[in-house]
Amino acid sequence: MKPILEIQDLTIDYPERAGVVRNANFAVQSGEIMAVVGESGSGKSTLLSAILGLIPAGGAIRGGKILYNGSDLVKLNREEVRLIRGRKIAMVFQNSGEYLNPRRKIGSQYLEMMKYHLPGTKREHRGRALEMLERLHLANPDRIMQSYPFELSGGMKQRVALAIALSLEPKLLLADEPTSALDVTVQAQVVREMLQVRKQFGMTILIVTHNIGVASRMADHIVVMKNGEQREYGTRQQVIEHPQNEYTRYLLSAVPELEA
Ligand SMILES: Nc1ncnc2c1ncn2[C@@H]1O[C@H](COP(=O)(O)OP(=O)(O)OP(=O)(O)O)[C@@H](O)[C@H]1O
Repeated sequence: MKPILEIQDLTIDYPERAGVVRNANFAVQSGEIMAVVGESGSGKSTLLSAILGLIPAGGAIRGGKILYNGSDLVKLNREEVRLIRGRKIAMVFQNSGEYLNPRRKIGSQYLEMMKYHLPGTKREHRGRALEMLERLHLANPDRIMQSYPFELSGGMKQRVALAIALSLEPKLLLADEPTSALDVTVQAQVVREMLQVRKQFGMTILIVTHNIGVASRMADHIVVMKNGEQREYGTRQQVIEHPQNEYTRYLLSAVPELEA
C-alpha cells in the first residue's frame, strides 16, 4: 500500500489567529479510513478544507505540503487542482443536506451529478442512485427521488447528500462530521454502510469528528488534534487501547462504552 494523501509539516494561519493548524504530519494509505479527532476549535475542519483548497477567506497555508498521489496540491495551479478535486476527491459536511437545491427534485440533482462524474446511461445511474439511497436506510427511494428537499427531514437530506457523494465513487472522500446531526441509531447504520461502500469501491475516507467513539468504530488510523497541534497518531488499536497522550486519555474517558 502507498499513501494516497500525505500531510507534511502543514501549518495554516488565519489573520487574527496564527497556527490554527501547526506542523500536522500524517499519511493516509489508499483504501483506509483515517479519522482526525478533536474538540471544537482544534483546527480539524480547517485542515480538511485545506486539502480541498477551500480554506475560508483570509486563511492561508504558511508552510508544508499536501501530497495527493505524490503531487503537492499547495503548488499546483488552479486548473490542475480543479481536475483532481472534481473527479478524485469529494467532500461532505455536517450540513451538506442543506446545500441541496431547494427548487429541484432530488432525483434530478442526483442524476445530474452522476452524469457529470460517471460513465453509464441515465437508467443505470438511476438504478445505482436508488440502491445507494436504500443502503443508507432511506425507505421508499423512489419517492425520495420524486421529492423536493423541503419535503424531507434534515436527517433524510443529510443521508441523501452522503448517498450522492458515495455514488460518485471518489478516490478520496473527505467527510467533516458527516453523521453528527443524525440520531444515534441512524448514525450507527450510516457508519456501517460507509464501511461497506468503501470496501466495495476501494474508496479512501478521511473523516473529521469530535467523537472518538465514531473514530474507534470506523478508522484504521487515528490522529488526535488539540488547539492546532497533533497530539497523537497511530493505528486505531494503538490510540484506543494504548493511548500515549494524556489528552487522548481524556477524550476516551468521556466515551463510557470505550472505557471497558
Ligand atoms: N474564517 C476564520 N477566520 C478566523 N478564524 C477562524 C476562521 N475559521 C475558523 N477560525 C478559528 O480557527 C480555529 C479552528 O477552527 P476549525 O473550524 O478548523 O476547528 P474545528 O476543530 O473544526 O472546530 P469545529 O468543530 O467547531 O468546526 C477556531 O478557533 C476558529 O475560531
